[in-house]
Amino acid sequence: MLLITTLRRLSMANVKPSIVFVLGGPGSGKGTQCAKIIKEFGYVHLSAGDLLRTERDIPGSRYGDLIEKHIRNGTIVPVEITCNLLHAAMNNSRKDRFLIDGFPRNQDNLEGWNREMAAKVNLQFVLFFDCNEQVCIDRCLKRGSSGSGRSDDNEESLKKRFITYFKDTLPIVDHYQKQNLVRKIDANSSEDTVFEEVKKCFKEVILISWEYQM
Ligand SMILES: Nc1ncnc2c1ncn2[C@@H]1O[C@H](COP(=O)(O)OP(=O)(O)O)[C@@H](O)[C@H]1O
Ligand SMILES: Nc1ccn([C@@H]2O[C@H](COP(=O)(O)OP(=O)(O)O)[C@@H](O)[C@H]2O)c(=O)n1
Repeated sequence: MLLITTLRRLSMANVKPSIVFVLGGPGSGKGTQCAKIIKEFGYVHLSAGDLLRTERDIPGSRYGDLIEKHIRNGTIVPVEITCNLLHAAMNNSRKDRFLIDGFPRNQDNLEGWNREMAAKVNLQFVLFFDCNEQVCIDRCLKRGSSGSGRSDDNEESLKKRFITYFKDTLPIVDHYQKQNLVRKIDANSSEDTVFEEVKKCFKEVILISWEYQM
């Protein structure tokens, strides 16, 4: 038993964790679809936004005020903070497949990840939810008015979040597009219709990785 456990640990130590980045506008359905993906495909969902909100809410956190300021302004928290939270969450998990939702969201995120993490993981692909701005805004306002408790689901913060999305996040999607790593999904339709497209995409990638290993 001890030998089997040791061998398993050793073999796992040699395998780089697989990563899928999940990007898309605010309210495009990243979190909703990630919840479905983990049930069907067994990834661990790490939402950069959720990790930042959790850190913000820790009493006495040295980054709490800074994080809240960025969230309200729809701007992006310095990568050192976000990357450390992601790294710690990955280390705390026994799994080796992660959906990283809402990251990398700007050039600073991308450079920090490339410096600290990129060589330690296998980036499978970037799942990109393409959704009309007004559809996204309506979804976030509905989420805000039904008690999400999020300080940024209001019209003023949403305007700023979209400025950041167009100016800072779409260039990151383009960056990965040039490496042919982006799988674009039309995210305007119902949750189930979107998930049908998402499933096709994961099945295709899993099939390719099996063929690659054989
Ligand atoms: N395809 C969809 N159609 C309608 N509403 C959706 C859809 N996907 C998500 N929603 C709703 O829109 C809001 C934002 O979704 P969420 O998954 O949190 O987006 P994101 O993580 O991209 O901000 C949530 O209230 C969610 O229930
Ligand atoms: N990589 C990230 C992700 C989120 N965030 C912050 O967290 C906020 C909410 O991000 P989120 O991914 O939870 O939600 P959406 O804006 O995608 O709906 C962003 O507007 C940023 O202020 C960040 O600073 N860096």
